[in-house]
Order: sequence, then C-alpha cells, then structure tokens
Amino acid sequence: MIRHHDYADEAAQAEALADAVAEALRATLAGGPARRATLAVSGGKSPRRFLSALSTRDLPWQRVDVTLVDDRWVSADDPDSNARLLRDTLLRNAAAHATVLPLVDLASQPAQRADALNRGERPAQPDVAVLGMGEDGHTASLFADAPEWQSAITTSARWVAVHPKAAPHARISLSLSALLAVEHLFLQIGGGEKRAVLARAEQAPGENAISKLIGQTGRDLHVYSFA
Ligand SMILES: O=C1O[C@H](COP(=O)(O)O)[C@@H](O)[C@H](O)[C@H]1O
Repeated sequence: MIRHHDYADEAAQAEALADAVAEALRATLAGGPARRATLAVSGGKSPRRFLSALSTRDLPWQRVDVTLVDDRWVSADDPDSNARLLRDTLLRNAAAHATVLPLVDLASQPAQRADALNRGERPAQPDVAVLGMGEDGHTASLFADAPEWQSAITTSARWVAVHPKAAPHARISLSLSALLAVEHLFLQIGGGEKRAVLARAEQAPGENAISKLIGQTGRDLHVYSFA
C-alpha cells in the first residue's frame, strides 16, 4: 500500500521524513536493550537535507548501524560517492555515535564484493530503508538497462553488482527482494517529473524498479514528496 505524505517544499519534507525515520528506528530498538537497528539510506542529490536533519534526532545512535541501499564504485572521497554524502551529512551531531558499514571496497570488484557481503553477517537486512528514485524509475541502483537487471529483480540474494549502461559507475545495490523485505520502507522524491514517474508506476506495471517494487510489495511504502 502506498502512503503519500506531501509537503510544500524540500525543507518541510526533510524535517518530516527525519521525524518518521527516527520513529521507525525507535520502534525497532524497542525490541529490547540488546536490539540493534540497521538503517539503509540512499545517495544522489535528493537526501542531503533530510540526512542532515536526521543527524540531530535524539536516538540511542550507538545501537544503530548505518549503511547505504546502494553505492557507486568510486573512492569514498569522490564527489559521486554515496558514502561520502553519508559522512558529510548524517554522521554528525547525535548520529556521530552510529556505526557505519560501507559497501565499496576498491581492492575488490563489485561482484566479488556483493558475494562477500552476502556471505557476511553485516550489514544485516535493513530494518529501515529510505529510497530515492531517478527519473528513469530506478531505485537503489536497480537499473533496467543493466545486464544484471533480471537477476537483480529475481534473486533472493541481498546484495547485487550492477553495471548501468546510461548512468555512470559500476554499482553495488540491495536487490529487489531485499527491498521488499524491509519492515519500514520510505521513498523520498521531489519535483513534478519524479511525481509523474511514480504516478505512472502506481497506475500500471512497468519495466523499471519502482514499478516492480510497487507491484510486489505487501507492506506500506511511505512516499515523502514535494512539488
Ligand atoms: O544513482 C543514484 O540515484 C538515485 C536518485 O538520485 P537523485 O540524485 O536523483 O536523488 C539515488 O536514490 C541512488 O542512491 C543513487 O545511487
């Protein structure tokens, strides 16, 4: 079920989404004093303001593991790195106490790294994830033009390597099945074009990741948007 939360502007969206994600983390951590929570967030341009707002929320951040739903195969200092965005925005203020679990290891190759993450225990399956979406309907790094597309949307493995044709950089990404298994799932979008892409995906099944996610989810997907 899609739950729409619409805001007048990006600032209002960012604050409201930060409140909702903090609440989802609190609900997860209420499972007991030994319970940890795994939060996976997106990169790209959209989440900067939201991540900065989330960094100030009052939470037992020392019990939170933070990772990404996807990253680009670049160094952690590259301007295109989603890990760099995380470091520059979320991992400050109260959230500086969180544990960060990076995805990219340039000593390896994306497919090898995905295999290693799939064999390891951490990052665990996210309890809370905040997705973004491109105007081509990709979410995380599930690109329909990538040679790995069919396997990324059908595999039961959690992490997949992706080589998009049109977008820059090889990627590592959560698979569709991993996104479908997230208990508290949010989507952050802004602008008329992205709203139109989402509306089309809600109306009819299509060959992109957001459409597949909406078509198959059995849980609530909370969409935070502004015009
Ligand atoms: O490549 C990516 O794109 C999407 C959307 O990014 P945006 O710049 O349009 O906000 C993002 O959600 C994903 O994490 C990123 O790697």
